[in-house]
Amino acid sequence: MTTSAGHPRNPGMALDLSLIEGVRVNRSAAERRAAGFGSRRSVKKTHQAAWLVNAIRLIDLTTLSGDDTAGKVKRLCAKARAPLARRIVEGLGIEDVGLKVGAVCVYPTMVPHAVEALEGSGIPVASVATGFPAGLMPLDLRLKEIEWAVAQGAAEIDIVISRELALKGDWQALYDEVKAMREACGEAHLKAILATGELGTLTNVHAASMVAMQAGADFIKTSTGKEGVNATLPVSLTMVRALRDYGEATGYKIGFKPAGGIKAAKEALAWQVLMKEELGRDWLEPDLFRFGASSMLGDIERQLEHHVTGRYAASHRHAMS
Ligand SMILES: O=C[C@H](O)COP(=O)(O)O
Repeated sequence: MTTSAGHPRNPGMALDLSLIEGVRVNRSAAERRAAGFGSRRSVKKTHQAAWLVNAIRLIDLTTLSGDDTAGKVKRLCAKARAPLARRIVEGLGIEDVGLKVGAVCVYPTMVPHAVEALEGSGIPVASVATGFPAGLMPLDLRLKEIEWAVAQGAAEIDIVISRELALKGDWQALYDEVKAMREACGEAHLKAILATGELGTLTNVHAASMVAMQAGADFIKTSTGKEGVNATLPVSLTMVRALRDYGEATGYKIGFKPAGGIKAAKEALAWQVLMKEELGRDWLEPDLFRFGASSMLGDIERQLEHHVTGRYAASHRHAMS
């Protein structure tokens, strides 16, 4: 079994605590290194538009609100198929590219609406599941929720880990849960949300990342978007290093998804620089990298319009901004 770009899918492995114990992550060192990604001029001005267009391909365009409706999801899906206004596409000269987002991410009951609205587009539907966002629900119900979302047509499942197990350092129990979730996913890809803002230390973030990958996660994802602190660059650096350690130990390439609170086009650039520098160009493709974001596309569209016309349009001209 392979990913869309032909990388073999992570089968997981037996829990190996030697890849976890003894690893200590120093927060101030991670913060110092992460500070460079947002500030350095790694992306030349002339290349910025190309990087922003690439960021669009990497977005899991998301709506996860209590007031989601079929109509709102359908509008989001229309945006997923045609993420930029026609005048901007023409201005950039990318009419032939068939630009679309990486996926549309919704709550389980919204999956059928998204599947219908995206038919024929090749855009996968991702569903959150397992009692998102807190995950405080009996395991059998969490597994059933995965199965239900897959049966509705979700091709990707964003699960949440039990924070309690990570906080207690009960890695065996966490491994067993995520492995059962991966089995419930079947062919659908599993993204494991660590909710890093609730894990206390970066050492815990590294350990939880490693356990999720050993249990067979296809992606590791920072946050639900509902924690007090969501995606940050130091946390991402820690997860990306775990991902590299796992790759070195097993040969498998795992995807990474920062999510929650990522709103600005310049953040899209910072994260892409981090991925390229830490892991290489393969992680600038949608099968190994996604941004979980509900509102970043609006700012990217604004910046690209400025690139094309030299002017900023009023934000109300950009749907979903
Ligand atoms: O998984 C995606 C997040 O829920 C999106 O968070 P956001 O609304 O802060 O962009």
